Amino acid sequence: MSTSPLVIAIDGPSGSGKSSTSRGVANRLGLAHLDTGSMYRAVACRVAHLGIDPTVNPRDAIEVARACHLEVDTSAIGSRVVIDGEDVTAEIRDPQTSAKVSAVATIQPIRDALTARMRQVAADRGRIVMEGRDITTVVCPDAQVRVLLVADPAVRIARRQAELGEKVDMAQVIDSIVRRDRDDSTVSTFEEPAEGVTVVDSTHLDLDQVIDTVIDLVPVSLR
Ligand SMILES: Nc1ncnc2c1ncn2[C@@H]1O[C@H](COP(=O)(O)OP(=O)(O)O)[C@@H](O)[C@H]1O
Ligand SMILES: Nc1ccn([C@H]2C[C@H](O)[C@@H](COP(=O)(O)OP(=O)(O)O)O2)c(=O)n1
Repeated sequence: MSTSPLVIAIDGPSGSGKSSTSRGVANRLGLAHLDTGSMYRAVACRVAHLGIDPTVNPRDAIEVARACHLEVDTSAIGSRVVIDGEDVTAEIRDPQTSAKVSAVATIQPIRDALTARMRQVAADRGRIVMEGRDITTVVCPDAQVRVLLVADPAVRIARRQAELGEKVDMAQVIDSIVRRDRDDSTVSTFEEPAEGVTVVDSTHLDLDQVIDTVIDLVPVSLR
C-alpha cells in the first residue's frame, strides 16, 4: 500500500451517495475520511443551542464557527462529532438540523473558518477521502482525485426517504433535497463539474459499483 499523500475529493448534491461512497472508498483503501457536511451541521446545532438566529445575527454565528472546539471522527467507520464538549452525533442528522444548516453554510466567513479547519485535517491525515460541496473547487482543488457524484433528484429523494423510515414527513424530505440544494448552490458549484472533475452518476449504479468506479480513478501508484 502506498504512503504517498492522497486526497480524494467527492462533491455532490444531497442524497447522491457521498457519505456511503466516501466511507466505502476510505475503508477499501485504508484512508481517513472527513464528512465536511458534519462540520456545518455541528455549527448549526451549536448556534441553535446558543439561541442565535444566523439570519438575524450572522456575526454571532460567525464567532461560533471561528471560536468553537470541534472534534470530528476521521476514521472510515466512525462518525462521532463533538462541538464545545457536546456530543451532537445524532442531532446533526435530525431533519430539523437539515432544515437549518444552509442558513449557516451560506455565510461566507463561516465557510472560510471551516475551510481552514478542513485543510488542516487533510494536512494532518495525509491520505484521506473528503466529501462535501466545494472540496473539488475550493477546499482541495489540487486533490489527486476529484469527483462530482450526481443522481437524479427523484432517486435521491427516494433514497433519503428509505433511509429515514416510514414515519418521515415527505414534504420535509423534499425540502431537505430540493430547497437545500437550491440554497447551497448559491455559495458552492456542485451542480456542474469544474475543469478536471470526473462526473460519476449513481442513478443506475449500486453502492459497490460506485465505490469501484471511484477507486478506478485512483492512480495505481497511489493506492
Ligand atoms: N449507489 C447507491 N444505490 C442505492 N442507494 C444508495 C447508493 N448510494 C447511497 N445510497 C443510499 O442513499 C442514502 C443517501 O446516501 P448518502 O451517502 O447519505 O448521501 P449523501 O452523503 O450524498 O447525502 C443512504 O441511505 C445510502 O445508503
Ligand atoms: N463542503 C461543504 C459541505 C456541506 N455543506 C453544507 C451543505 C449542506 O446543506 C450541509 C450539510 O451537508 P451534508 O453533506 O451533511 O448534507 P447531505 O448529507 O448531502 O444531505 O452543509 C457545504 O456548504 N459545503
